[in-house]
Amino acid sequence: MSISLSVLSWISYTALAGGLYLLGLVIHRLYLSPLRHFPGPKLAAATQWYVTYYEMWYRGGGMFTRHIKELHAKYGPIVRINPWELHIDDPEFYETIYPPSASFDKLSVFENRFGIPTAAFSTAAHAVHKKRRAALSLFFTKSRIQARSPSYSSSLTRSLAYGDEPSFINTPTWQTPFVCAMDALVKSIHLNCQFPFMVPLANAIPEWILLKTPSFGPVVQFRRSLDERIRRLFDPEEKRQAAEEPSYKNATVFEVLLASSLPPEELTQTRLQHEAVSIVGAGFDTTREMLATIAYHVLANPETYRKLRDELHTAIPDPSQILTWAELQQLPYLSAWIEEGLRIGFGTVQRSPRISPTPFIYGKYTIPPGTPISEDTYHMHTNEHVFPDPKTYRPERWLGNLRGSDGVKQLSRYNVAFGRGGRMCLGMQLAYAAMYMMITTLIRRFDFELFETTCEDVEFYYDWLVPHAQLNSKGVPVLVEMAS
Ligand code: HEM
Repeated sequence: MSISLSVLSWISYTALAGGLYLLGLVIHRLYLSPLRHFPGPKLAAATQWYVTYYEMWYRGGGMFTRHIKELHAKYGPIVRINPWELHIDDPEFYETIYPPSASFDKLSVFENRFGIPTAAFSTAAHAVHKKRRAALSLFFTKSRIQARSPSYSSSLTRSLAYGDEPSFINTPTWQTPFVCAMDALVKSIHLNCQFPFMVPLANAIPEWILLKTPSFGPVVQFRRSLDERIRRLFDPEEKRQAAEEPSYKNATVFEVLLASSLPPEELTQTRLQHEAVSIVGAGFDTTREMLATIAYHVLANPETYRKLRDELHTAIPDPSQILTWAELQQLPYLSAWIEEGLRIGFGTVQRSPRISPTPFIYGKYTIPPGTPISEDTYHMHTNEHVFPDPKTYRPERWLGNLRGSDGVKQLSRYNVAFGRGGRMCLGMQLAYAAMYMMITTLIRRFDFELFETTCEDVEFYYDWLVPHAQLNSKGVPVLVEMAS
């Protein structure tokens, strides 16, 4: 009797202590935190579960970015979106948060979004990111990308990264293990961010069990294939052959990294694997979704489609002789068409907070050093003052030397699909090259007509870093025939 009583009292005291701690925490966040004066819902200021609800449960999750827009409509251009973080909706402030060179960190809870914490893309600490990015950027020089022209295709990123060619087109429904792995990775990002212990927990589960699960199986398979390739790179004979290679023009990302000045602890099997997954992941879903969005909007606007076909038919009389990427960039309507596609397709929509070691001043507010602060592409590209009627696909916005809402900056400064600053997309030139070459080749060689597709099949609904349409979207089915 006395034992069960003391157990009961112990449980009561623990519950009481826990309750008091939580109460103290909430009081601190609401009334004592340096962010207490910033506008926003009290619930968001009190608990991170506010974000978790929108990212994990509300309408199936991935809804927080769209919810932030509602918060701005209610509270103004600066909002406290959780106990620690601020979000801004002001196009003129974007380059202050994402300046060309500044020692800003990224958010450390985002490091495990894709389970690849040591990739440059994931690295939170500025100093570490800087050296990892410098090594990686050798892989993305414009000359290397142009040297691979004209073989731009959806598989280019992967072949550049690993030196092999996957055969998406020969696979029914195009669902190769690689595509399944990428889909599984993007769908796990909110779980990994909201519950950062999930990745180490999953890593602790034996691989033979993970392989049997629909979510982790394709990812494990994909990583195994990478590991095999990396293991071969450490083979003394392969190393010797790589050293004899006169230039790194055709080298994969692994060889480029191994030839860089990074110290040995940065060139481990795990680091190489993380870097490779990040490059393929960063380049695959973004470009795929972007091309689908552009395709829909063009075909849904017959007048736009006709103008583009006219321009391409005049510039390329023989469809078997597609121009080079450099030549295509001179075509004004095609270029405007791609810029508008990048604007309306966003590229990525999830916020990517920066943490400054010094305070920011925004209007009457002083943002304390160390506060994560962000402004995302979704808010930038749908700003009515910069892009009137933002839901309408209108390439003409980009024709002529147009200015932004301040009347000074070029309109292109507000197109932030590739981000800005010291962590801007490293694959931007590659993505542009792929878009120019693929769109031109398809439109010049074939005629397309939408088949039972509506705007909802491409419109941003879920934020899985990259914008995704509703789950019942069929993609963009089209009827195709050879160009007349
Ligand atoms: C339309 C296509 C693409 C879009 C819209 C896009 C967009 C972005 C954005 C917004 C970032 C910055 C993320 C952040 O601040 O957290 C980024 C980073 C990055 N992207 Fe892309 N990307 C595209 C294609 C590619 C391709 C094709 C590759 C490579 C094959 C690539 C490789 C990278 C890498 C390595 C980073 C990390 C850079 C760093 O952290 O220093 N991206 N991308």
